[in-house]
Amino acid sequence: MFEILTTDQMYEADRRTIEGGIPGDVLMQNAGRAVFEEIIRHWSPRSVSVLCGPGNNGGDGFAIAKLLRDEGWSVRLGLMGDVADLKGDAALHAARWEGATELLSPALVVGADLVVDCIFGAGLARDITGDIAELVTTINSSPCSVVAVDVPSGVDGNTGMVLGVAVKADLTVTFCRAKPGHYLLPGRLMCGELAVRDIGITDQTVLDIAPACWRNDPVLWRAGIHWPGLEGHKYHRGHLLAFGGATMTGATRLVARAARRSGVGLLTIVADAQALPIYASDAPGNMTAPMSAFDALVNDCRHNAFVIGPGFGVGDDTLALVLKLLHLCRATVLDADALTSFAEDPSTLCFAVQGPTVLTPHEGEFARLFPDINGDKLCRARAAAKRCSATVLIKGADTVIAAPDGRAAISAVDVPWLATAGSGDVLAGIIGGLMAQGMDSFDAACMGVWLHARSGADIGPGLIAEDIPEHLPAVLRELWLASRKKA
Ligand SMILES: NC(=O)C1=CN([C@@H]2O[C@H](COP(=O)(O)OP(=O)(O)OC[C@H]3O[C@@H](n4cnc5c(N)ncnc54)[C@H](OP(=O)(O)O)[C@@H]3O)[C@@H](O)[C@H]2O)[C@@H](O)CC1
Ligand SMILES: Nc1ncnc2c1ncn2[C@@H]1O[C@H](COP(=O)(O)OP(=O)(O)O)[C@@H](O)[C@H]1O
Ligand SMILES: [K+]
Repeated sequence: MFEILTTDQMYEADRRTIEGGIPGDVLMQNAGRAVFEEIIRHWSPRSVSVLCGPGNNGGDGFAIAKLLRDEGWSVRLGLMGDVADLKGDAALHAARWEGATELLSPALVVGADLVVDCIFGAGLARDITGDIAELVTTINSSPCSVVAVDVPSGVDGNTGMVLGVAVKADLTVTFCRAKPGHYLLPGRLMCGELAVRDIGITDQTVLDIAPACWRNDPVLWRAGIHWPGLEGHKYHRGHLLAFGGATMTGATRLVARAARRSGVGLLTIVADAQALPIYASDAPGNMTAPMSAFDALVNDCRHNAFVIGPGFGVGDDTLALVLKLLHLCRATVLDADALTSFAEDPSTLCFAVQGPTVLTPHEGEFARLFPDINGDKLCRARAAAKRCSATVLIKGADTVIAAPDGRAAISAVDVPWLATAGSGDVLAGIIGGLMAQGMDSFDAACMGVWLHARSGADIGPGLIAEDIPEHLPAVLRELWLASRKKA
């Protein structure tokens, strides 16, 4: 259930299922039942208003209203437009509804304890305006609880963008698989709790559609983890070079700590000679080397991965160093200053990428590097990944990771605690550590985001960046034990 389908892919899954013998009205009935079950699981009987739009989202509403009324709930139903204008499965379910059909209006919201939002779903085609916009505003300012069916009306299922206004739900029930808009901001904020319910579309039907986007889950990348073997030694676990700034030394110390906790065999911090004592005294397991030894260091192929950017300083020297590193075609993570140094000349960066590379911009860094790439976060990450032939990870509450071939994952763990200085440096270190151990760039970026988020969720309020590396062993142990159970 971790694939994410676009609205078109969902329509296609629907079409194939109907072609395979399950009639559309049965799918709609199943959808109605799924929402009904979620409602009675969450709330005791109370007065409900079901608000129906002119399409199949509205059709779901008729099915839900009937199930609730049959269960003895007090149900009012409002419809946008005329019942005679409903078509297909929606018309069929409307005909089965024996209660009154009122005109959709704010009066249905005032006095209801629970509102079921079936105004627009996957078919939302333009901004919500006029009377319906007013109705949405009334819903959002009312004290009632709100269940959204498929997506909160006004949220674009593909992008998570709000078209005009959007319903703010306490619970969203969607069918078969989630859509990008359930996880991308601001849509994610409008959904409340998300329930993804089966309505009879098979897993095989979903696979046949070849989804290219997933919720970031270990199922995606756990086969690519390089757990150490009994016969292994430290060089089998990679040797990461972390490039440290001369003054902002905290950032690369966090990178180093996180990389080592992620399992890298050896780690050397490379920095200007005057900063080395700080790095050397930080942790006994860190090795250090002066920047003057750069050529000798990179001539040693055992130094198989690089992290550069956090606290490194922006400028031409950084740009030149990054180009030298990219030329070596080894596993490379570029973060922070390593990205911003290319703000004036981003195409040079894109042309230089040849080996396994991960770019980890936050939104500000992304906008500096790719000012011409617009749209939602998923499409921007994909466009940048394709342009640079690198894995691109755009950070934030809805972190998106995209590979150049179009695969993408969205982080679905809510961890506001991660919004603290240095937490991005830790992420860069984890990803670098995983790549040094031989993990593919897209997998390493996804796993890094997952480890980071899970650690953040476990630590919770009070989290500081230094806590995250220290929590990695607990989260890694969980993955390791799960891998042994599978074997
Ligand atoms: N796929 C599945 O597996 C299953 C899907 N199911 C359900 O079907 C839903 C999709 O149904 P759908 O395609 O009929 O679209 P829906 O969201 O009802 O809206 C279309 C109507 O809204 C109108 N309209 C649009 N925007 C507007 C605006 N801003 N302002 C005003 N009007 C606007 C639009 O008008 P038009 O653009 O044509 O002028 C059209 O009349 C899906 O979300 C799920 O709930 C389930 O039954 C089970 C199986
Ligand atoms: N609201 C949020 N919810 C979850 N994660 C967040 C949120 N805000 C920021 N983060 C995460 O925190 C980290 C911050 O990284 P970054 O902005 O580079 O900070 P720094 O440079 O201080 O390390 C990123 O991994 C980002 O995804
Ligand atoms: K809806």
